[in-house]
Amino acid sequence: MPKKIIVIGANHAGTAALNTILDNYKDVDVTAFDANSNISFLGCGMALWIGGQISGPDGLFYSSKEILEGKGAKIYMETSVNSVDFDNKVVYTKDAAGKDCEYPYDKLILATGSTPVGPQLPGMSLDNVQFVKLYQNAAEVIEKLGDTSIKKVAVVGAGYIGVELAEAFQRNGREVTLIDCADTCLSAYYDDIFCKRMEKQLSDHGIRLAFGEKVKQLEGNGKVDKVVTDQNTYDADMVIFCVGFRPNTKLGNGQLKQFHNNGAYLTDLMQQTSRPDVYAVGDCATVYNNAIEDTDYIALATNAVRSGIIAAHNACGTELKSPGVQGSNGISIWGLNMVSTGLSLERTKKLGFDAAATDYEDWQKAGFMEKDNYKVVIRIVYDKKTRRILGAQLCSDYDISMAIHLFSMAIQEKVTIDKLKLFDLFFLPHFNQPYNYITMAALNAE
Ligand SMILES: Cc1cc2nc3c(=O)[nH]c(=O)nc-3n(C[C@H](O)[C@H](O)[C@H](O)COP(=O)(O)OP(=O)(O)OC[C@H]3O[C@@H](n4cnc5c(N)ncnc54)[C@H](O)[C@@H]3O)c2cc1C
Ligand SMILES: NC(=O)c1ccc[n+]([C@@H]2O[C@H](COP(=O)([O-])OP(=O)(O)OC[C@H]3O[C@@H](n4cnc5c(N)ncnc54)[C@H](O)[C@@H]3O)[C@@H](O)[C@H]2O)c1
Repeated sequence: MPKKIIVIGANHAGTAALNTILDNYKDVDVTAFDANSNISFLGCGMALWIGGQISGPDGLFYSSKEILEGKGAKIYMETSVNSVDFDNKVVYTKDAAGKDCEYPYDKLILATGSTPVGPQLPGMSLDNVQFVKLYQNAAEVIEKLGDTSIKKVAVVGAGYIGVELAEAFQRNGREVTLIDCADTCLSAYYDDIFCKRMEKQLSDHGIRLAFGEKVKQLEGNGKVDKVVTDQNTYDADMVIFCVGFRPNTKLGNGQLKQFHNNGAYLTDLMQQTSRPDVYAVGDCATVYNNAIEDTDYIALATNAVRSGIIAAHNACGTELKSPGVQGSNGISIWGLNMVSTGLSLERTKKLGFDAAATDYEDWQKAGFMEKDNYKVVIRIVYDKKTRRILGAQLCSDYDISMAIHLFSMAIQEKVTIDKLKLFDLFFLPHFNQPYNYITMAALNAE
């Protein structure tokens, strides 16, 4: 059992590691440092808060320095780790008062997360150009929205954060333009038939869509007032950038092996980095993606929590391997629910798979169920040769979210599309149909 474990970063991944150590292992001296002043802010609540769907941010935190210290950890907030001596196993910190300290460790867990990507464009330093990641970012945007002269908001990036925020600002009474260099929204997660449904949902609710346009510069006099793209100019009193995350790897650059795509710490199934006593978890680390059967980078709170648990057990001497991930995800915009896992057909093409898709559309419940019955669209993506299921997407006004877990497990366990054809799915008219759309999509696969 290691004597001293240090965790750097105490948000979702770090907190999961800390809780796992504190709940399962006695007599471990565990210390965490976080540069921020709060722990465990659920960024997913930011859009709900801006859009007035929840009354405030209080419920968006599930841990704190006090809770973790109550369980026996030492937590240093507003304390940055500036460097790590990996050979001599020492971390060097600076606290809010500027005091430098050093702490030795036996095992180190890096949970330093990610930072929003900030394109280098003219005008980025104008007022009301915002990034959204921390609680403080959300609080600042909400405070600024108290200024009623902010009427028009441009959201750049129509991925998960951008689409959720477009809804939120529109609910907040603002005119919203949603800009993406891709030809549609959510293109990293869904195929075009699904993206088009989300596009319609957004434009039906008054969002102006500017897809296939590259932002060239921002204009304004002190405050931003225009977004200039390669095709148009849009008035905007606030501009939000959400064009993806970049892993925070300053501490290990050149010291630990890194992913060729974006520099995330390369980890094995035990979340161990290229140094034996150093683990990396959450948004700063790679995951093993079962759909591509290879290393990948997928920044999600769910991966942060699972990888934190895995690293903590391994650091404490209990071997635990990750089963890998599928990147399962979901979104709900004005009641249009979409979920996906694994690969879209479009992504299989880019990756060189010889894949096919089987689609089906039907009512959720038996036809005679006259109330609360909704259409569902499903697509299952599979490898034509091996028949292995590679991905799935579902879309409905009904809450179909639980169905995606079946496909996540199918990808993890390398289930073929043929095995799904006669898979036992129950029927009750209150819930579904005897000819279930999952069965029907599988049966229709070529
Ligand atoms: C608006 C928004 C909505 C989201 N919605 C969802 C969702 O619905 N579902 C989902 O699965 N994911 C969602 N995510 C993604 C999810 O929030 C991230 O994947 C998650 O935060 C990753 O957790 P983490 O602990 O690895 O990293 P982070 O949250 O980035 O935390 C890293 C921590 O490390 C600290 N740190 C960094 N460097 C140092 C240092 N040198 N010294 C000390 N401390 C340091 C930072 O202060 C920070 O607290 C959303 C993200 C955003 C921004
Ligand atoms: N519901 C959820 O699960 C959820 C919600 C929010 C965030 N997240 C996760 O948080 C992470 C960050 O989210 P995100 O929305 O920032 O990233 P994202 O990868 O989901 O979307 C980024 C979008 O920005 C676009 N883009 C990239 N560069 C651009 C540029 N220069 N100009 C215009 N558009 C550009 C891309 O085409 C893409 O559509 C992701 O990993 C995401 O999965 C998940």
